[in-house]
Amino acid sequence: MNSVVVRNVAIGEGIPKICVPIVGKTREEILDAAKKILPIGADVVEWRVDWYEDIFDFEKVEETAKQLREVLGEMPILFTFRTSKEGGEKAIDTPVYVELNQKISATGYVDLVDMEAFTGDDAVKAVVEEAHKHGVKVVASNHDFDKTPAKSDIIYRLRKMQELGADIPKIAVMPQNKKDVLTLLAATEEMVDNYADRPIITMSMAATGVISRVCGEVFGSALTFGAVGKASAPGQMGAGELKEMLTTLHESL
Ligand SMILES: O=C1C[C@@](O)(C(=O)O)C[C@@H](O)[C@@H]1O
Repeated sequence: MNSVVVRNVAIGEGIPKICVPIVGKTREEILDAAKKILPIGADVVEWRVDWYEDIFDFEKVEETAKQLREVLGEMPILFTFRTSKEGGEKAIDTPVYVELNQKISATGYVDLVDMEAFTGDDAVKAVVEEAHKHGVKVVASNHDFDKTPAKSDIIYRLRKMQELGADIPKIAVMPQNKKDVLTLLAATEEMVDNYADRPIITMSMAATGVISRVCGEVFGSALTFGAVGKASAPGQMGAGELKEMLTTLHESL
């Protein structure tokens, strides 16, 4: 299994990495949130730009990214526009979405970009190609906020992301019962055991799925999302508590 190294953080090695989302609407809120994340000891920050009021004005996006980089120093930044189709705050036309991810990759302020895997193969490949030109890693993602697909379908989606050239395939699904959580975990284990040659990220959302956010080291999910302040998805626990749990578990493995 190859790990993905971003600014000295090796995703895919040892304890799952903790990523804290920022869901501020204004530049001030975004930078404030970043300052609050710093003391927690998280590994990665996700800037959920679909929440940002000026997201369609690239000059402002670039300036905010620059200031965010200044606040966060060496902490890796994942740039994510989560579309309304997959549970995010705003809709975006595909060409604009592709261009946004390509342009931010070229700035040098972010380390990873999130690209929804089922946007269309050409769109995903275009983002992967441009990101890689600038040394930026791509997290391909897929979200199902209603249900948990069959195990074979989850594996199919993760393999497809890998084939499209994503550095880290990721899937978040909603459980309707406890068996669905087991399905997600079984898919994770099977993907890592049989198909993955790179780190993957999986989670089962909401309260029923919360166990999936702490057991990544056992079943094979390389990163987990924890909140500082406002959560970006149902089921995220506090990043500080998450860190303690992951550390305790790690020491017993
Ligand atoms: O894809 C994900 C995972 C997530 O949806 C979660 O369930 O923790 C949170 C999002 O911010 C992130 O982009």
